[in-house]
Amino acid sequence: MLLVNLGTPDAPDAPSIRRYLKQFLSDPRVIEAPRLIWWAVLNLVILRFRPRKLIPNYRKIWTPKGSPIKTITQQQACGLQNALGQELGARVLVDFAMTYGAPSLPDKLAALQRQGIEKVLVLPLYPQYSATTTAASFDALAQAMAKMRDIPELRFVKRYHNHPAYIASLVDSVRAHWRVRGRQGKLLFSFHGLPKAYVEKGDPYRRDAEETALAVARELKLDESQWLMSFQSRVGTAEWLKPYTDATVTELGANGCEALDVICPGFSADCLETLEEIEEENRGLYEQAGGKDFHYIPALNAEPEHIELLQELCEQHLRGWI
Ligand SMILES: C=CC1=C(C)c2cc3[nH]c(cc4nc(cc5[nH]c(cc1n2)c(C)c5CCC(=O)O)C(CCC(=O)O)=C4C)c(C)c3C=C
Ligand SMILES: [Fe+2]
Repeated sequence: MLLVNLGTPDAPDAPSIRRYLKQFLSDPRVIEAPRLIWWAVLNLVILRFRPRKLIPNYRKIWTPKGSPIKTITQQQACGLQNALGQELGARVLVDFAMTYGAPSLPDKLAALQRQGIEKVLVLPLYPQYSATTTAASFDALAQAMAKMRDIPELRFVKRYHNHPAYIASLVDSVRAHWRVRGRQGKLLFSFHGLPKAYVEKGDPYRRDAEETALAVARELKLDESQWLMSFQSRVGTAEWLKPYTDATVTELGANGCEALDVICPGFSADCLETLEEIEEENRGLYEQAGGKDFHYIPALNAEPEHIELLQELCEQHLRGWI
């Protein structure tokens, strides 16, 4: 079983960030602009300036073991391997790979093959399906297999945005957070954004995100005044899904909402976009606008509840196969 997440630079320095961004932002699933124009913008503008701009952000979140998204994904793989127990664990090897950067899908598929593994269940750790993430990981997988003579048998999980165990673990993480840190006035669900045009052309991501937020709000018995959703991490000048998270927290802070809980259900592991953008940037915007208590509820990460969810997904998708 291969857990797949987005990827991250190898180090918080300009060459590593540049290498990572080049691979990520060259993917036509992520950027749909005409290739030639985009090549020029990417190489002549973005890769010249953005890596340096991102160094301090990555330095802030970097740990002695490396980038959080990578270490957490590794812990999820270890946790799942242990949770599978003796019977299933003896027959299923759990590992992880990244769509961009290391450890790469081609390297991991080759390693699995050397171990004689013939069947691979791929679980992209994106609860909500998007062509920019889920399908991009499928493409990376297909490209890796295009170079293999003897390919494995495959199963691929498309989404789990409304899986009862996923909703339950989000609900429990909110309740656990409330028990320890107290309950704030409102709960904001912030999802990674997408260019609006992608959704208009048929990417079902927004609907997936809405279904997740609604299911969690219902389970928590929140009325409409107690929760809202928004989209973060906009890049470039095109219109992205609205409302934007930065504008939303600013407005809430300015309009007398003094205390806010924020959860990012689309991120299965904490990363730059949660630890830096939400915890630091958006907290700052909220406080500047007049808000006081801003509480970020961590991602499910390698929490036992999350491992249980991964185990359920694994068992469900292995049925009839081994
Ligand atoms: C420019 C287009 C982008 C689209 C479309 C996009 C969709 C998307 N991304 C995630 C998850 C993550 N994105 C992360 C970082 C990140 N994302 C983009 C751009 C797009 N993402 C960029 C340029 C970056 C790098 C940082 C930056 O330049 O601001 C990360 C964090 C990686 C890390 O190192 O910690 C994650 C995770 C989703 C789920 C998604 C669509 C649904
Ligand atoms: Fe992103």
